[in-house]
Amino acid sequence: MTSPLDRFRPTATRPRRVRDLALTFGLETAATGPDDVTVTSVVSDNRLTADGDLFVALAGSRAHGARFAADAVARGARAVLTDAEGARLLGDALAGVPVLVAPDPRAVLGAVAAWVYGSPAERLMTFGVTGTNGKTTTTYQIDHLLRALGWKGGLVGTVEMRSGDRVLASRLTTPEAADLQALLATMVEDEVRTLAMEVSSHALALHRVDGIEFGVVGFTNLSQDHLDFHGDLQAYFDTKALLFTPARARRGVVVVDDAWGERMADAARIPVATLRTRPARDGEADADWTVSDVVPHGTGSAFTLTHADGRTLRTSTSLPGGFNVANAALAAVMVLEGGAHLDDVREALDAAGGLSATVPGRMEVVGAGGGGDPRVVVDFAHNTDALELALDALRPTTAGRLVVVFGATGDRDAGKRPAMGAAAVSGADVVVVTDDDPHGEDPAAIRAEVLGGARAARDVAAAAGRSVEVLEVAPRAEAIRRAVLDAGPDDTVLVAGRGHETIQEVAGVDLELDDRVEARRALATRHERTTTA
Ligand SMILES: CC(=O)N[C@H]1[C@@H](OP(=O)(O)OP(=O)(O)OC[C@H]2O[C@@H](n3ccc(=O)[nH]c3=O)[C@H](O)[C@@H]2O)O[C@H](CO)[C@@H](O)[C@@H]1O[C@H](C)C(=O)N[C@@H](C)C(=O)N[C@H](CCC(=O)O)C(=O)O
Ligand SMILES: Nc1ncnc2c1ncn2[C@@H]1O[C@H](COP(=O)(O)OP(=O)(O)OP(=O)(O)O)[C@@H](O)[C@H]1O
Repeated sequence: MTSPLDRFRPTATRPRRVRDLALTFGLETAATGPDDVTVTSVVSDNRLTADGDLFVALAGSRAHGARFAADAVARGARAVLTDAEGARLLGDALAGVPVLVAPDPRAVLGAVAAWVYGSPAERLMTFGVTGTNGKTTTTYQIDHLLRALGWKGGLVGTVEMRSGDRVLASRLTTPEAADLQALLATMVEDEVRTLAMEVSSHALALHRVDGIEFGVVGFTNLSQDHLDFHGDLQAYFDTKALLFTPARARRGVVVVDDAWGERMADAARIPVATLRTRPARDGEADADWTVSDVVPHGTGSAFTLTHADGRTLRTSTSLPGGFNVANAALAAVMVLEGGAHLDDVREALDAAGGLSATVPGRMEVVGAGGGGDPRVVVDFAHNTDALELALDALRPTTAGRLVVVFGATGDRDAGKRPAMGAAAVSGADVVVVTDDDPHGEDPAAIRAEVLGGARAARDVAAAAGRSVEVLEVAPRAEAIRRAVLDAGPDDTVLVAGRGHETIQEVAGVDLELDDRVEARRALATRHERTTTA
């Protein structure tokens, strides 16, 4: 996630007295300024600071925000909120600028920012989606449906932040609280009425969504990811479960296709509707909403959504794969549970061609195949489960070989690397192991770990009579090129892991790399070769 540092800012906010802020939140004062100092906005990064800001200096793993406070003040910050360590670092360096102190400023930042901006979330119909996979896709489908219903929508997630038609690329899936509240205030100014947003587990652990009580929250699924941050799966689950508490949401929808979903429905401390998108197994309790009659429809699937009370909705999604039926169904149920009328939803979806949002880098068809070309699909699958599912989704419509190009990310969750290699072998016929975002790690060492898992699985497959080719090609652009050039006309090439991302971080250096651009370039080279042959 390496987009430029930027954020939305509302143009007009009411000045808030720093003295009232201290009183409202019980903050101590380490340095006083003039009595009438006011702030109009909140920021937690000096590089984003502008006139009238409250600069919140947070302790981080790489630096203490207090180190940047003098620069923030030079850029117009009127007051600083920090912790005791920050106040110590500041000393009396910021003459005349009030410095407020909280034991854990992150824990009050969301509420403080919401207070400064006049609680903008309360003026929006809010939908929050969490889970390991499917957050982005589901969020886009919710936004698509809300727009089809005639609402002016806002969207926040991994790919972009949107206030009506204004768009900024995202750096994080869920922005820091100060930036998020500023974005919500901008949405209110822009007369946006609804918000569909992704809520990552990091966001819940790091208080980024404090200050928002969602109207409806949704849970997609849970599988191994981000264990470098959370430690183990149970802790990861417990963090996600925080979203299903009265402080954060009024009601929820939980997909109960996996055991973690069942647990989430049990753990939720708000009213939840359950949704099962696959046939029930023996002994499973009935879900409130179920999906049935799934059939191929265009590039995706048509399906029927039925409530236990008998209400039904037949609709479709244009995105391939069973998991996209789950994402689309979750989106529709969240909007219905949010109070939309079934007939209105049916009419809106019929007019909009179903849940047919285009989601950048999610099962995005870069080349449809035909005319001697392979089909080329770019997807964001960057963990074991997602990789398996993406390959499964493409297998039924692949007449020839299924080729996958992927790598594992550096600096995080090394445990998943061999498993991803094995998953690729179980789902594809040709596995091209390359680099993802190595960050600070040695790319060759990451590839070796992925290849270890892939080669072991290949040998097991070979013993069972199934032949899978495993290749190592780097850098990534070359791997995409080779895969596309070597593929047959009936093959599908899945380029997995980076989706919409356009910057690859190698040894701390940002390189431009967009899988979709590389794939199109390789297809063009194929055409040139055919023409000149
Ligand atoms: C673990 C984590 O999420 N860390 C985030 C956290 O870092 P940190 O607390 O260590 O902060 P730091 O970089 O030491 O900086 C301390 C403070 O100084 C400020 N600062 C720092 C540098 C500077 O020049 N000026 C400045 O003011 C920072 O804004 C921060 O307030 O605060 C930083 C500032 O906002 C984030 O950039 C950083 O995200 C890191 C880079 C990150 O990669 N986070 C990922 C893992 C993440 O949050 N991912 C989730 C989920 C994605 C998914 O589901 O796949 C997401 O929501 O994006
Ligand atoms: N419901 C689902 N179940 C399992 N896998 C899914 C599901 N939806 C999408 N995927 C896979 O996961 C990848 C990421 O999808 P998406 O971006 O929608 O999820 P996400 O939760 O936003 O992920 P991230 O937070 O990492 O951005 C997709 O490219 C697809 O391969």
